[in-house]
Amino acid sequence: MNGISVKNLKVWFGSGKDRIDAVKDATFDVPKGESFGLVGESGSGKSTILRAITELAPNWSGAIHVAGKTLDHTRDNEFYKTLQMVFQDPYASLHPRHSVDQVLSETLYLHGFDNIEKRIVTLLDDVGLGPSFRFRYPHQLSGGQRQRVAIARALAPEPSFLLLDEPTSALDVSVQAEILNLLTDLRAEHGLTYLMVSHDLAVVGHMCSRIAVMQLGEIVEVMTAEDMRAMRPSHPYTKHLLEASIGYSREAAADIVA
Ligand SMILES: Nc1ncnc2c1ncn2[C@@H]1O[C@H](COP(=O)(O)OP(=O)(O)OP(=O)(O)O)[C@@H](O)[C@H]1O
Repeated sequence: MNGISVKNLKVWFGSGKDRIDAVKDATFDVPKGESFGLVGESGSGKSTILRAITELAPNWSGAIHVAGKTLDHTRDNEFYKTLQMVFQDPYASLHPRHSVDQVLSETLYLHGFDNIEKRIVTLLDDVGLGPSFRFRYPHQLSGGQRQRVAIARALAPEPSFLLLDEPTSALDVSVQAEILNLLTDLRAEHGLTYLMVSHDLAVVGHMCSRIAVMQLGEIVEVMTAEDMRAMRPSHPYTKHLLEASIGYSREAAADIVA
């Protein structure tokens, strides 16, 4: 399969009596071009799945395939040319003393691109930032602008896959919709495949066509966005999640993704 395929994934931290089994058994497929969501309560293992795919969480077993390749425990430049990750906190993910220009040119240089000047201007334009942002430092940017720079950095190697780890949850509500709309547009323009983690059902219901529901390290159900919006869960835990979010999600969905 040329998308992302995860089979019987187990991920753990620590060992012996301190071992935490963060992901106990996860299986799902994300065909190329799809936007697939992972939802569940805090600590259910959503981010850990993304971290295993990128080898940030190195203790895993099972099988992971990306773009037809079976992953082992090494990730080379070629892998990061295919797949990039956008993190939750744009304050933590950008080096405070690196200008936007440095951030983007280093990534482009690392991936062997030429025409770096031209590409930086194009990348900034892609994420809705004008050329005047090029020589700014993170402290001179708002949260939303920082996340746009982080997205530009992720797009720099021209990947096919983006792993999005709660990409808007650290941002003001007023900015969340802008970033979600930007991500939607970028997926269409660049033919990207998304694997997106969120605890916000309104956000994944809007952004993703299918959603895996996680509880205590396991996927209890994979549902379509249509079934999620129509409140048609098959698993009791999903029902609980949907009911818990109902008051919130009606208003939030209107606010965030309008
Ligand atoms: N580096 C780590 N060392 C030890 N335990 C960890 C580490 N990272 C995550 N965990 C544990 O693994 C479990 C799953 O965490 P994970 O961050 O994947 O959950 P999550 O569903 O993404 O939650 P959240 O939405 O709060 O980020 C939790 O029990 C967490 O405490």
